[in-house]
Amino acid sequence: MAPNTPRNGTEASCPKVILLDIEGTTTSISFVKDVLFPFARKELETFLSKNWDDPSVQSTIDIIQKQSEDDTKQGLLESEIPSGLNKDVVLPELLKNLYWQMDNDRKTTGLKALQGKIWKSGFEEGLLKGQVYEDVPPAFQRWKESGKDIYIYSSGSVEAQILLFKYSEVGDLTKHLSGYFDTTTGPKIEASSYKIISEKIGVPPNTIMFCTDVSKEAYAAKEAGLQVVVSIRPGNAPLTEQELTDFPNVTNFNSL
Ligand SMILES: CSCCC(=O)C(=O)COP(=O)(O)O
Ligand SMILES: [Mg+2]
Repeated sequence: MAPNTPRNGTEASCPKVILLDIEGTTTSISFVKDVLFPFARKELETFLSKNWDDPSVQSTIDIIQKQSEDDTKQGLLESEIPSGLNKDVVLPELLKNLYWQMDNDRKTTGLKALQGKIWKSGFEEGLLKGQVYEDVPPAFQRWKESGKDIYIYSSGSVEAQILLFKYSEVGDLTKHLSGYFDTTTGPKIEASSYKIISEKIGVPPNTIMFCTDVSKEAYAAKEAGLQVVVSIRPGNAPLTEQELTDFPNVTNFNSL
């Protein structure tokens, strides 16, 4: 069975590459919001205190600090996080900023990188198991058998993406995946990011099919020339009539 065609009646040709979003597409929004995010929030302060001097944590803190400068300039924040290595000064302001970002479900590169680092021990110690919808593993298998390559493009950091699929409830799914993209490639709502992804994969944009739950991402990918299918999963934001007109949609991967 094919995806529900868009109401404007256009049909897509057979893609060579499947590019998938995670939250709202392979994995429920509630798993991300009710399991992963609270885990990172609970462990945040302890993680930062313990790993403050780790160079990779320090470079993530730099990214978060720079983001706070931009957010302050744009009037989203009253003041930026102070820069420098003085933990006693920086840590309280950093925590304040990160709690604010988490409260607002911001998809910034720095927050996402830090969440991935915190989830690492949770996944490796078996406290977290990646949830995927039950139609995902058979779809991965089917796509690979029919010669398609599967890639992920999520706001979650590449490190976090690999953890979710490696330590999934149904075992290691990374064997099916050819690569991963996160917001270090570019924002998911900009067409340029999808052009870069198509160049990095090495195939023309119109041979890639992107599946996402977020309409802004769908329009950006479409503008870049990708085929786009919108994911309708329980708990996703409803689509408008216009979005239903503009994109085919699926409620699971059985029809893709
Ligand atoms: C283990 S992946 C974490 C998912 C995440 O943090 C997130 O924000 C999901 O965003 P997406 O772009 O996949 O909708
Ligand atoms: Mg999503």
